[in-house]
Amino acid sequence: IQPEAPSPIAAPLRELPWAQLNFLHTTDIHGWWGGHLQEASFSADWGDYVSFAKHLRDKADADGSDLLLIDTGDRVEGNAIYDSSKPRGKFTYEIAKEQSIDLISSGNHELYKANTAEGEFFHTVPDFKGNYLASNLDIYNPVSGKLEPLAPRFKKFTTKNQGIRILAFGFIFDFTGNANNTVVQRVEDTVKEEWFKESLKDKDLDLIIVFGHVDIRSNEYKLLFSNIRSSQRDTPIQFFGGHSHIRDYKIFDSKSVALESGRYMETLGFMSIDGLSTGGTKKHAPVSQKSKIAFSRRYIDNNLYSLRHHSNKDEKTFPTDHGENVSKAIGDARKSLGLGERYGCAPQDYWVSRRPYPHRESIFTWIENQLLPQSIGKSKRIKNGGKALVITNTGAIRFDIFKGAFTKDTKFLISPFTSGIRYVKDVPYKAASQVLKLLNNEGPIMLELMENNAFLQPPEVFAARYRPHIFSSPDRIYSTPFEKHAQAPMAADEEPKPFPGYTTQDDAGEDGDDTVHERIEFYNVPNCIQSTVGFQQNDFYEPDTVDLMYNEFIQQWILLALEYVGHNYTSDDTESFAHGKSFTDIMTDWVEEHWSTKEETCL
Ligand SMILES: O=c1ccn([C@@H]2O[C@H](COP(=O)(O)O)[C@@H](O)[C@H]2O)c(=O)[nH]1
Repeated sequence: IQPEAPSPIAAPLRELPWAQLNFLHTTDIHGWWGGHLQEASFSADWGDYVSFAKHLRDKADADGSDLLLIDTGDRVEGNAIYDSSKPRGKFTYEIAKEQSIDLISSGNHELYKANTAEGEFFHTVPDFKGNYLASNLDIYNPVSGKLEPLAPRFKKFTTKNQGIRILAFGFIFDFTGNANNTVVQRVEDTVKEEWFKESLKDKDLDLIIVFGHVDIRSNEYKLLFSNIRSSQRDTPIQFFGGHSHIRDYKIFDSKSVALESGRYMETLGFMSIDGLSTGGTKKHAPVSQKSKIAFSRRYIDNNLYSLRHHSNKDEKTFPTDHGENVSKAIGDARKSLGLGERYGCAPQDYWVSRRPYPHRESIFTWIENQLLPQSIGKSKRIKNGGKALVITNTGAIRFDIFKGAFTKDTKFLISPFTSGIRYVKDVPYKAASQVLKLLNNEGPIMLELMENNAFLQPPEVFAARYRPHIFSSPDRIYSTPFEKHAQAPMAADEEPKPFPGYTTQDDAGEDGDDTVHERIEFYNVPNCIQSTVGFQQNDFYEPDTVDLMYNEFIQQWILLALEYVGHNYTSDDTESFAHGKSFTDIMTDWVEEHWSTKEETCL
């Protein structure tokens, strides 16, 4: 645990359903190696995970069962420890490789920028040699220039204790936003490849694992399931997914299920299978002689109260030397990056999806009404009487702002990306004013986004397209008051009481979370929001033209929307605002100017 992390809080827990074959699954870590330093529920760090996994491995060795660790990508971008280091990712690879991961793959964030993909090639792939799989991902070798698989396409192996013979594939969804040094092959094309069909002819298998950076309810996994099932009629198939940042579990058929394990080191997904055949040479008799296959899942809140409980350890016996060294390395990296540097004090909480939009506690309402108008309003063009519409995608904002200190750490949690703001000058207002609607409503742009597997909302919100039940209905506003500090320490004789946190509903019911929590509200947000800048309250007439400004990440969609309303602009018609200053820096400058750093407002 990091020295500044909040202490774990006692809570009612559900046990881990330990079985013949067990898994720990992480996904979408996005650089949160240090855990959450403002939330007790998720305050354990990567070093604690190293200790936890060691205890569970020992347990498996002691009772003759097996444990496998899986990570399904998006390890990078989203936390100062990755994004504020120079070069970006300087500490990430060294920290990640301290955990012994049995199956690992790439996410889309490893591929947005050419040098991040090269980081995989030069670091993560060799660090996890033999365990990194890339079933549908190629890279132009940075040394030879030749296109080649980033890592092996598949792998067959036998588990250590039970002798379970496993065939594993590591996929990424049909991502189209990658830099041009990688090639993602669509899943529908990959399943037609000879190597894939050939691998499925193997009759000496006890289990197939499909893991990857893929929403477990996506068409890609549907297709993989039907394809594999048609040649392996009876073999159990275990899927692990990611990308949508949520906890979820899907049942495909009586012998096939899928687990998705959240985001940002909040969740350690636990999965277990009983009743598998064991065709390999096994060192131990099967733990349980169940003839029927049985799957179980648990989503572990990543904090020391949970981790100590599930590993049957206490404060003294839980940390291993290895784990403590990893925690120290994370702490040293954080210190060297100066992440405690304070830019200001947030006067209140601002939420991504715990409040509806618009709302005075919505982070998007703050950006729309204060941050963008006040920052862009200072520009010469606006001061000289110009007007602008400024559009940004909600997915660019990654996390909530908590009342109190806004530090260098906070900056990158909220907005880790490097994109700046660009604009098209003097766009007819009639056209410019239709762009937001086109980006947000069902229609041609939405269809294009879908076809390109691109999205502009936060992934958790986008996940609702397959799971509408995750949204709170508007009339639930504040029916469960959220109090961040409601987790009062217990008296010695008291039973732990539930406090707000994950309350997951999945295909197996409502008992998946290891910690019994009260529900937190979750609201929809649009693809994009828009600020109007330079308009006066008493403006009577519409302007003829405005500057159409936008986060450069969404340029292709802005230009497409303009084309749809009859105005063809190309990227040559666009200019960068403030010499390409990133949105992240624009936000930080605003915070420095408007939110006092005085100690008393930071309590
Ligand atoms: O440079 C970027 C990269 C991505 N986004 C937005 O992030 C989400 C996707 O996040 P995942 O973690 O891959 O699920 C999506 O809304 C992108 O539009 C961005 O704004 N800038």
